[in-house]
Amino acid sequence: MSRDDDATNERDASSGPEPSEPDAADPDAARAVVAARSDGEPPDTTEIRELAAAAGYAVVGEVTQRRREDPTYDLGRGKAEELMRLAADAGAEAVIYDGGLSPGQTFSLGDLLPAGTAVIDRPRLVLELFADAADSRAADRQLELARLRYELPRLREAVARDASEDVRLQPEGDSRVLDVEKRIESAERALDEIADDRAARRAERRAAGFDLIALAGYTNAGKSTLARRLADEVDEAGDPVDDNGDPAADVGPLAVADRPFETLSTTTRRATIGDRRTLLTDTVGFLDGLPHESVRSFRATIESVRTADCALLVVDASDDPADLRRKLLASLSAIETTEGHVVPVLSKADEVGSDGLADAVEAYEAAVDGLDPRDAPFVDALRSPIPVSARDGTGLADLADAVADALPTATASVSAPNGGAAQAALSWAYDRGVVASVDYEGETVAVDLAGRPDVVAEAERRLNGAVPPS
Ligand SMILES: Nc1nc2c(ncn2[C@@H]2O[C@H](COP(=O)(O)OP(=O)(O)OP(=O)(O)O)[C@@H](O)[C@H]2O)c(=O)[nH]1
Ligand SMILES: [Mg+2]
Repeated sequence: MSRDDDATNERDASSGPEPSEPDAADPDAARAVVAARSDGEPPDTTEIRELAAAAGYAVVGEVTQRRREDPTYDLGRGKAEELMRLAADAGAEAVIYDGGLSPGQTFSLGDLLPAGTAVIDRPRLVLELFADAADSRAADRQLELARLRYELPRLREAVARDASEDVRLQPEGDSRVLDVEKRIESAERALDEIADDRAARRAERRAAGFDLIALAGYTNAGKSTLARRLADEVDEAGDPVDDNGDPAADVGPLAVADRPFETLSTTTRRATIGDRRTLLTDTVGFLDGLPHESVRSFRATIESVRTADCALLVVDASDDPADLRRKLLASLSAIETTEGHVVPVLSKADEVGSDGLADAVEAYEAAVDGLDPRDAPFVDALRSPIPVSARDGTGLADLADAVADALPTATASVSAPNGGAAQAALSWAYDRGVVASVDYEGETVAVDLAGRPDVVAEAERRLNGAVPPS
């Protein structure tokens, strides 16, 4: 009665007892078998295979199952044994599990598999993917924190297992746990300081008249391609500034590729949108099935989206409705909340044609209709996505209009006695991009101001304070 297939409503979606051809051509790539289980629809392994390939694995087989979760292996026992045989036959170095495994499940599967076969669940695969690429100080710290948080419960599990076999190992295990806890605290402190620096820099950038815009969305949605399009063309991919808003000469062009996690850290470019000077931040894509605390560890991304004056939520129009919905929900649950406006964007419009686009809009609206406002407080802002193609430029003017409308704006008209003081105030306002028009009428200068409310208010104060020339 322990056969998985016997349980009601539980059956194999498909399985691959025969090793399939590797996905990747690289003969040196580590061989991996993919395993996936799902409660409802048959598991779709497309995404986990793409992630595995991006992390450098050659997928040589897969085992999938439709079944409720088994506490020991996640898969049912029979299926887990099939996985063991497949991994052995295929000479797999790793089993890549499409989902999050508990520490206990990870160890139980590891015990079942041939010695030396690594058990890599989805969150760990993503951490591996990021590990090679963490470059900036903040990204390093974020990654370290994410890895430590991932490791801690597994270390606790290992210590508990060792201690149950040999109680003498316990003190050493406890001190390893303590060490990881301390490193987590110190990484958190360091990240808090970096976040404080970023918050201070954001305030400075805003005071300098810049609106802050962030691109957000699922991985591979087309964010970087859109960022390239929107960025000021100082060079090929805009004029890069680092996370703190400083010039970042060492940042290359925005990378674009048809694979997950091409962008692995946030980068910011200057972009003129309508008549607004903005700083546009391209972010790391979100991914379904990452535990929340690990996603939150990629703080710079979440933070730039939440604190932006306007966040562009990029949704791939070329995805089928189920994927579109799944990825939208994953993105929203990572973002949780925003301080500024959200402008939804349906990307890759050129790829789907007009019928396909209508279908994508329908699928998108249906997904938004199904949202619980408690889960996405900005649900109303998600209506009416703007279709764009960063490839052929379609929709970019509409997008610019929508962004300009969404940005906080104040206007004011001021007359000041013309002279050195008024010119100094005017030049201050020009530097911050809030001068809409200037008229010289005899001895006075009449200025229309428009732009960021705080900057407009300060420009108004300076012009009003301009004393007449003596
Ligand atoms: N046809 C078409 N393809 C696009 C468009 N925009 C992006 N793509 C393609 O989609 C793939 C992903 O694009 P990216 O810009 O790298 O996507 P991303 O969201 O930055 O991805 P990550 O950085 O991996 O999260 C690339 O192959 C792009 O060429 C578009 O407007 N039309
Ligand atoms: Mg990108």
